[in-house]
Amino acid sequence: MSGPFLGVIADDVTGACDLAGTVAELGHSTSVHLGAPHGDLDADADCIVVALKTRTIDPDDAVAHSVAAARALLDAGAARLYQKYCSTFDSTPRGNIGPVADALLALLGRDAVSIGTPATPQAGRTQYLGHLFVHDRLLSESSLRDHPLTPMRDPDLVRVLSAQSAHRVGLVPHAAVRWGPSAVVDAVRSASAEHVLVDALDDGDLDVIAAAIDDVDSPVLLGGGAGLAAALARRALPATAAAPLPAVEPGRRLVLSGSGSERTREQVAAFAGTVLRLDPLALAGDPDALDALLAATDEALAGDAAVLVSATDEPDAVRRAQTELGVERAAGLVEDALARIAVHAVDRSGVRRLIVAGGETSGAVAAALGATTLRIGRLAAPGVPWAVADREGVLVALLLKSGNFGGRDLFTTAWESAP
Ligand SMILES: Nc1ncnc2c1ncn2[C@@H]1O[C@H](COP(=O)(O)OP(=O)(O)O)[C@@H](O)[C@H]1O
Ligand SMILES: O=C(O)[C@@H](O)C(=O)COP(=O)(O)O
Repeated sequence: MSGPFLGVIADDVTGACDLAGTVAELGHSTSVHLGAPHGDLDADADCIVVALKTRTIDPDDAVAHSVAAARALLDAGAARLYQKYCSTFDSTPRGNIGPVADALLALLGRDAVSIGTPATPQAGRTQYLGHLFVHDRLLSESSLRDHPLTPMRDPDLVRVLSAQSAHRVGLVPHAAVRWGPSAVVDAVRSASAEHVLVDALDDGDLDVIAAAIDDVDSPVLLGGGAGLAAALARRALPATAAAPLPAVEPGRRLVLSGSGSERTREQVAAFAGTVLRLDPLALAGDPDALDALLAATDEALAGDAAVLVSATDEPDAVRRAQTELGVERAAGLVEDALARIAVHAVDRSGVRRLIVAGGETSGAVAAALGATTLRIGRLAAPGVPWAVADREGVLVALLLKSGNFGGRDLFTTAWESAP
């Protein structure tokens, strides 16, 4: 194969790792670049992922970063562009899935069409008649209705995307998918829309969609969660063997949690070691609070056991902090504090293995560590691969965990698969 079969623009770093880990597990060499690329990308990989932090920022900025990433991916020879968004379609009322999809479509030409689905059956995400289900609940009845930054209250994705996009949004219903690839191609054509969302209930449906894409006449922008990317990876033959992960020296272990997700709340509750609480209201009210937390983290890390620093809280408590501080300031305080703790822990306390829970949180931590690329390794759980980052010559193992992913005991068991 010449050049990467897939160039991915991911709207957060945990989503990038989710997709990269899933594709790598299928035997493809996969590289992850952090932030909008300035130089050339690694054109040798089968799949190149650019991890942005564009899910909740201003839509114009999200578009600018995403278009820059897409251009770099096309320059690297990517055969197809893939817009990775969350399997729960996390977005604000202003976007950013729609504005970014509109801009990427424009990059591909006047008659381009976007075809996508957030369905990721392995994670319990399915789409039926345009409605997104999280396990056995509609999106709007799942815990995502209370997400701290992107509360999802409408399960009808055609309606959600239409409100974010200047283009028409159409649906390929499950009935067409069940008939096979050529029925999907016909349904895409007759949808007469620039953006087409496709129903999928299982991996077999995703394989049908992946097969159909080859027969669509127009240039195609792909979109979705890790599920459709995995189906594309199953069709592409691995061309380049993945290099083994470099060894990370032994060191201390730290878990940082800024996720507001239900599963992360369970993981925090199940953690058996020392837990240090990070409270945005305390940080806002006391200029010494962060230094005190850094000192407490150092002290707790002095033993050999893993330590957890957590801002994760019940939705009511998060809402109280947001009401008092504003949503952005509350999030910024938590993200900045956890990022500073990460840097301090690596530079001063000998931490070499770090689990970070939450996409926005992971983006802030990865940026503060100054990592530009991630080498993707083994999965600690579906959608959650270990990665290795280089911080000024020091290798650090990172598990950047999507909020709702991983078993309840992940913060205890994940170390077993760490590099
Ligand atoms: N106790 C809290 N109060 C207010 N905001 C919080 C609190 N804990 C976390 N946050 C913010 O909520 C957001 C959670 O998003 P993210 O890290 O993507 O995880 P997830 O998507 O799993 O909830 C982050 O911006 C984080 O800083
Ligand atoms: O597609 C998914 O569900 C994940 O890859 C993802 O993007 C999750 O985002 P966070 O929960 O914000 O980490």
